[in-house]
Amino acid sequence: MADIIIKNVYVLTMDSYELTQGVVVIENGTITEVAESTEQDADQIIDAKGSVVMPGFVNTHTHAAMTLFRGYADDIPLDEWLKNYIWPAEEHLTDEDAYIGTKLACLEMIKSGTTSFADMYIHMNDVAQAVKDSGMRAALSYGLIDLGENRSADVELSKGKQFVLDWKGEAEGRIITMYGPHAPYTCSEGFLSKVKKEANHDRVGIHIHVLETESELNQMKQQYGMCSINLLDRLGFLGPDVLAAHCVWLSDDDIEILRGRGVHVSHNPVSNMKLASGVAPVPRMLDRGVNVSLGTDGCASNNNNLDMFEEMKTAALLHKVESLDPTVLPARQVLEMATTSGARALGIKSGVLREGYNADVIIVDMNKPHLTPVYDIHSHLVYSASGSDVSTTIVDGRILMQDYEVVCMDEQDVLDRARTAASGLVERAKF
Ligand SMILES: C[C@H]1O[C@@H](n2cnc3c(O)ncnc32)[C@H](O)[C@@H]1O
Ligand SMILES: [Zn+2]
Repeated sequence: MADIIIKNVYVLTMDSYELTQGVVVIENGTITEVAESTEQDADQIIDAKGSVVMPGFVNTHTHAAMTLFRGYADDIPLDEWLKNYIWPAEEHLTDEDAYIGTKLACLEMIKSGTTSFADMYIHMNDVAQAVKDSGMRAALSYGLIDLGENRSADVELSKGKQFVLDWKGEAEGRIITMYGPHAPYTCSEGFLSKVKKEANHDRVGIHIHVLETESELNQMKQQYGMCSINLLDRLGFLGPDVLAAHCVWLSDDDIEILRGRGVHVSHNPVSNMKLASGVAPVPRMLDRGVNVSLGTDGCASNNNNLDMFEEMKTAALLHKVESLDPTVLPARQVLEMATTSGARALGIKSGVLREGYNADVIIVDMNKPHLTPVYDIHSHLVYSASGSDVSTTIVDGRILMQDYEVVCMDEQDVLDRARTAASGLVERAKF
């Protein structure tokens, strides 16, 4: 007896371009059958007539608890945004704030079809607890900084390590841990080398911001006589264990280094546009064979949300207008970035509907005016759909939302607690 059968549904496996009518069978957190029909029975049958079942989205770069800063400091360049607004406000964040901010993020992600995410933040025990409680899958890292913050490198590193070891494989394996050195401009070269050594030792990955702005590029050139990619490569830092967020200010040589080292890149187009950081050379990276996935960044540097549909649409449109070429980043390729490439970046067996893979699955309700008629499902998912079209979200074989009803947490309670946390934050931080 299976746990769940999703039937009467159009299946987009992401293994092929085809959309076929069929069933998806789930047992013990795993997809056990994807077929036209099944002989099996299940504890729960989901009749998803007229809908599409597909892999859930993998958001490969965010700072989930920043939901509490949604709309707090908009329309400001990154340096000023971080130094004058975000970092001072984060000083006032409590453990409870981080918990409820992350819970709010999980709620938002579950409702808009994201099943896994990569997070780098502070108060990580509370972030991890919120992930555990929500039922989502996540790759979590404590954001390490050793410069300009009066925090000692050793204390920082031991906090990062403690988190890596305490939470590795927790929540029935839904939590992956990583080291999270914030960026080459906030971490010294000696510190970056130590982090790499610990990550190798603990057999975990590394999540880092790289070349997000021109100001980082200039600072690196001034300080080291080379860009961040060259510096990281000289340190032996780059490899397939590295998830590099942004990578906007890359030269062709940098792209070749990323490809050669097997680094995974998280493209965050909305954040890059909102903070006016620039346009990452995504088509060139993809052409050279770099694995490029998609992330929202924290929702305060996004369109103030965590909706991966918006991220897909923005990526597709941005690179067309940038290159003046409408054939660049076609819908199917963008969907792959948001699903299979993201799963590859996090090293998880998700991102496709395939036997033996994690049952991280969403159902998109196509019975909507803006999704009618359908000629090409990829086109609709990228250009027409939005997070509010997701009716059902399943992670690790557990239903977190069914028929638009969130069943893994008390939605109203999360909203109320988030509002209370934000009021307390405003009181303490005086913003
Ligand atoms: C983990 C720290 O990273 C900070 N942060 C959030 N968004 C960005 C960004 O786009 N670039 C660099 N740093 C960022 C966050 O506030 C935490 O302090
Ligand atoms: Zn970020």
